[in-house]
Amino acid sequence: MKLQTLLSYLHDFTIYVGDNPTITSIEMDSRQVKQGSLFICVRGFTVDGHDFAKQAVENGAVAVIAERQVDVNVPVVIVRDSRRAMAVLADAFYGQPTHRLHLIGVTGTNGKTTTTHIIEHIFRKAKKKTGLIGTVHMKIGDKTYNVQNTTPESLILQKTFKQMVDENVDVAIMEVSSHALHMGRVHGCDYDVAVFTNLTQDHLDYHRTMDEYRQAKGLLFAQLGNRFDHRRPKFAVLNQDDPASEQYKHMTAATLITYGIEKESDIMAKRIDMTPSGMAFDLVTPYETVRVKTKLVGRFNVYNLLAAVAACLVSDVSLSTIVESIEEISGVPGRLETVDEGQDFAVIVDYAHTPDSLENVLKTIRQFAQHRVYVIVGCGGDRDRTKRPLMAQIATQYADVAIFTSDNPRSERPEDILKDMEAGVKGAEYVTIVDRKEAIRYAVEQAKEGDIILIAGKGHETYQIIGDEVIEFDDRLVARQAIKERKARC
Ligand SMILES: CC(=O)N[C@H]1[C@@H](OP(=O)(O)OP(=O)(O)OC[C@H]2O[C@@H](n3ccc(=O)[nH]c3=O)[C@H](O)[C@@H]2O)O[C@H](CO)[C@@H](O)[C@@H]1O[C@H](C)C(=O)N[C@@H](C)C(=O)N[C@H](CCC(=O)O)C(=O)O
Ligand SMILES: Nc1ncnc2c1ncn2[C@@H]1O[C@H](COP(=O)(O)OP(=O)(O)OP(=O)(O)O)[C@@H](O)[C@H]1O
Ligand SMILES: N[C@H](CCC[C@H](N)C(=O)O)C(=O)O
Ligand SMILES: [Mg+2]
Repeated sequence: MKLQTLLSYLHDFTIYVGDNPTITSIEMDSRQVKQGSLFICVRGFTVDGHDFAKQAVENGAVAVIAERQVDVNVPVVIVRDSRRAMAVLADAFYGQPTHRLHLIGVTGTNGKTTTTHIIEHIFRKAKKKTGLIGTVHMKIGDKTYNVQNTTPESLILQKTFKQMVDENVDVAIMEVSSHALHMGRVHGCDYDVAVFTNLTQDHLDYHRTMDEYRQAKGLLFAQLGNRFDHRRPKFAVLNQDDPASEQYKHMTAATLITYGIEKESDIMAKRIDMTPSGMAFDLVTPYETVRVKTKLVGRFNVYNLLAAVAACLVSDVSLSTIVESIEEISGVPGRLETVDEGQDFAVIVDYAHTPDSLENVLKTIRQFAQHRVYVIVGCGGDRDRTKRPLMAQIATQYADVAIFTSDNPRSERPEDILKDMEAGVKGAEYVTIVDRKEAIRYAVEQAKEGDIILIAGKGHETYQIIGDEVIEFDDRLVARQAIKERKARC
């Protein structure tokens, strides 16, 4: 595509004088630049992309988008906001792929990954080809790809959507993080259905206040479009039991569909029965009420299922297909995933890394626990500090034995993070073991028949970030190994 053609999509830039090169790719990382690339200088959180313009040109960039003049001998196009321009250019360069996909976005503090995976399962059952973008991986059909972010930058996103279109994907389902909404990573994504799970505390390092955080999530609903097109109706799926939904209702012109357990909603769950191995409930829909069974457990998973049901119903999937799919779904990696080496106590790995999710998951476990509950929990470094004391307090409140340890300390001292956690404990007992492997081993050694060990916070993650280092670490493998070692000794 010619640079001038690409720029015709951008309406806010300083006209440059110079060549009109052919653009073969768009890059925001000078290290990825090839001959013919357009390089976009982005001011990051650690470094400033403008400082890499020269390197990009040396690597073959034929034009540069920047917020200020940079000293290079190729055309430089000055824009007010590089990230904004990047979203517009990526959408144009890849042929506006979201116009050709049924696109479902899921936002909320907890439950995005679980809900998107359920929706994917339902559409597959409906024989649609699916694409999935989120925390665990990106997936096109059966092929999976690694990810760095839950919701990637617009460049990666649009490229992925293009690949989905080329591979005849019918439905793309994605998690939309508040960071992505706030940074405009999803500008230009033409959503058909936007889903809200819930809003509780997280990410106050980035959003500063709960009001700002709530506002950021609301952008998904505000950006659903403000026109009525009967060939492509837009739907906002809202959790009626969460107070933030009231605000989101006013932010969108899309058709509203509500779900809930407590307040009267379009889609509801009633008469919920829960056992350690699954649940059953009456699924109430505007069409009919059916009793459904699922292998998922926990009241929070009823919400995730209802959100998924609503998103699929408005996407014209039949209720019978939805119900069949729900009965099959066996769980999402790292979410209430059990580690079973034939031991006589239970080990559960879960991604709870917020106060609300930790409370939910511990309450669920408590419902079924016959004996002692152990929790191993830490808090991520370079992330919301104010959630640390809350998570520690919740751990001691709901578990019999709370073991505080490291999550991903990143650039922080693990001991400092643990101090922040310990400050939240009011008089209860706890054990602190900085090394996560040792903490898991400790619990496995202590556990007696019938006890339950919850290893919280890292779920599917296969690494631990300590300083600048990313080391291999998988709670499931570490627990498995510890159980084997204990068995070998007995
Ligand atoms: C805080 C944040 O969001 N950071 C994101 C950001 O990194 P950054 O700002 O540090 O980038 P940087 O290193 O300063 O680089 C700035 C620019 O210079 C360029 N550069 C840099 C070096 C070089 O040699 N050449 C070069 O061109 C970079 O490519 C970039 O364009 O841009 C990166 C590339 O897109 C992201 O991967 C990175 O996400 C990091 C990994 C992250 O942890 N983000 C978290 C906070 C996040 O976004 N989380 C949400 C999920 C939250 C949830 O699930 O609840 C998410 O959606 O992932
Ligand atoms: N609807 C829900 N409400 C509250 N807690 C939930 C809900 N669904 C899942 N959880 C808990 O939150 C944890 C994270 O769930 P999930 O990965 O689905 O959320 P997420 O929104 O994708 O999180 P992230 O923002 O980190 O990607 C789960 O391991 C579980 O403990
Ligand atoms: N998407 C979340 C994941 C947190 C997972 C937890 N293990 C941690 O590292 O804090 C974040 O980046 O804040
Ligand atoms: Mg997620």
